Amino acid sequence: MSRRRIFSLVDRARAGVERVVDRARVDVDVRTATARMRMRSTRARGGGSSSAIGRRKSATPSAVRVTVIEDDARGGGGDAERSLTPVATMALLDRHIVGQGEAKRACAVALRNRWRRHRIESPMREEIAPKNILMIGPTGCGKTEIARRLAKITDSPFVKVEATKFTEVGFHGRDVDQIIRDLVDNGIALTKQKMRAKFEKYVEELIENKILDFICGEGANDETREAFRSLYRDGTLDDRMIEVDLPDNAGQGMKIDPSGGPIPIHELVIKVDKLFGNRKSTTKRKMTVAECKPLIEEMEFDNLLSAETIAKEAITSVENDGIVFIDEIDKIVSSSDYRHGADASSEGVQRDLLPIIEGSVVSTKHGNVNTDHILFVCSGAFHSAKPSDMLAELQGRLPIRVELKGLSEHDLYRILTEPEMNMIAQQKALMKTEGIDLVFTNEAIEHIAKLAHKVNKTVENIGARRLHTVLERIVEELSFSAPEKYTKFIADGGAGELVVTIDVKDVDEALGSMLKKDDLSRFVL
Ligand SMILES: Nc1ncnc2c1ncn2[C@@H]1O[C@H](COP(=O)(O)OP(=O)(O)OP(=O)(O)O)[C@@H](O)[C@H]1O
Repeated sequence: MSRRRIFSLVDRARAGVERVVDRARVDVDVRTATARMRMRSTRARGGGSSSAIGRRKSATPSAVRVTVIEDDARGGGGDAERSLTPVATMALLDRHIVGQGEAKRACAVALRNRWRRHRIESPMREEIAPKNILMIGPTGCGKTEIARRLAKITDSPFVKVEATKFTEVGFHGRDVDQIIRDLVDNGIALTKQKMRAKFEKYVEELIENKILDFICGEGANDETREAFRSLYRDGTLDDRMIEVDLPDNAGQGMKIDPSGGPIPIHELVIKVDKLFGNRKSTTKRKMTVAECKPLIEEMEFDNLLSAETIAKEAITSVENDGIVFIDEIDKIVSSSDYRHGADASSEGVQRDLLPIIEGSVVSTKHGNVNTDHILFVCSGAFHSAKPSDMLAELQGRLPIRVELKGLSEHDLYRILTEPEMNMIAQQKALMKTEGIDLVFTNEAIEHIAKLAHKVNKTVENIGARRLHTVLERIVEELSFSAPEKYTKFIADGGAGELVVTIDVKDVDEALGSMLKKDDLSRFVL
């Protein structure tokens, strides 16, 4: 088969993949692709057409089996989301967030409603607006954390903004559109990750077969090829030098030894214009198989997933699954007690935000985004202004109101110990890397919670954030001297891990002087 014909097949296959992605999600059956690839490869060898180009054909995207999942199943139709009932979502949120049941419950329901909406036919579907949420609660009590976790659980594009950003000097009304642009950027990063994960196995096999085609040479029998395959897989070939002809922009940011130098005898010289025959402006470089792998990987991913394909998929994901968290919404609301006429700056920002929350089309460099079904979670302490002071239209678009409670001493204790990867576990993991087994007695943890709560009450309430500052103060000394401590422990004949225990006395020693003086704790803790 002629080279031109093969390349036209590649292009057609690629265009086919992109077309289907445009219409719906792509699901690659890697096993089928691989099996076909092997069959073709074997056929090419067995049939006497053992040229590298003949085999190259076998590794093109034409081997990809694309399964179309119809539109009504998009975003929320999959089995994973089907099982994400409000109860299940609550349970997942419970693993990370202590208390705040009402807020977690509201978010879990909003999420399920979105899944339900996805399953309703047009035009009813377009009529159902997401149940946006207004969270009311003091700083540091878990508002952002709930929204962020929600996005993580569902793999949804997420962005957090401070509403006060839009009252800054120099702000121009249209800048609120930047929220949606940032959301699209996040969506693009997520989509890239997801699509790469889908194609990962397929591309891995593609790279393997390409490198084996050249290492084995023409006419190698299956036995030789399989022997090399196992060498390749166990990494034995990783240090083999190959000469590759790569596009000039390949591996930008990757470190490649440009020196060239004499080629050792064991080196394999590969004329890679065979390997990358269809690339435009190219440069010959010498590198090891290990260095070459990520470059081929990048190029194959670029071939399979064009920027346009990713942007389209990302925009769909933003429109259907995006979550925007707007913090400090109360700061752009004037209390009716103090308001004399309209407060131009704050009411102006509410008016600017209204179109994107109500639903409008925002243009981004990747394409237009319809914000009708993006989930907006707004939050604020509402100390002076009340939710009813917001513009009526904005109130209407935030129908679910939940109140989050300030954190008690017991909540702080639970935050230290209960969430997965809690703060105590994080500190222990950090010290483990130095060979230190850091132990906090239960009394010490209770004491930390008590002191953090006290500072919150007497100085300023910053919620669970206080635990970070207090805990850092307690481990500061150990954090500084851990490597030397461990070296001394070993030099003194110790073995295994050095156990360091933090008890109530250590907590008091680290914080005591500060707690006696309000001023000191204000500035240090
Ligand atoms: N209820 C909670 N459970 C577990 N961790 C919490 C809880 N509340 C706060 N935290 C932790 O405290 C930190 C701050 O919380 P978060 O960002 O959610 O505050 P917030 O309520 O959104 O405050 P703000 O309005 O000032 O942004 C995070 O690291 C979060 O993990």
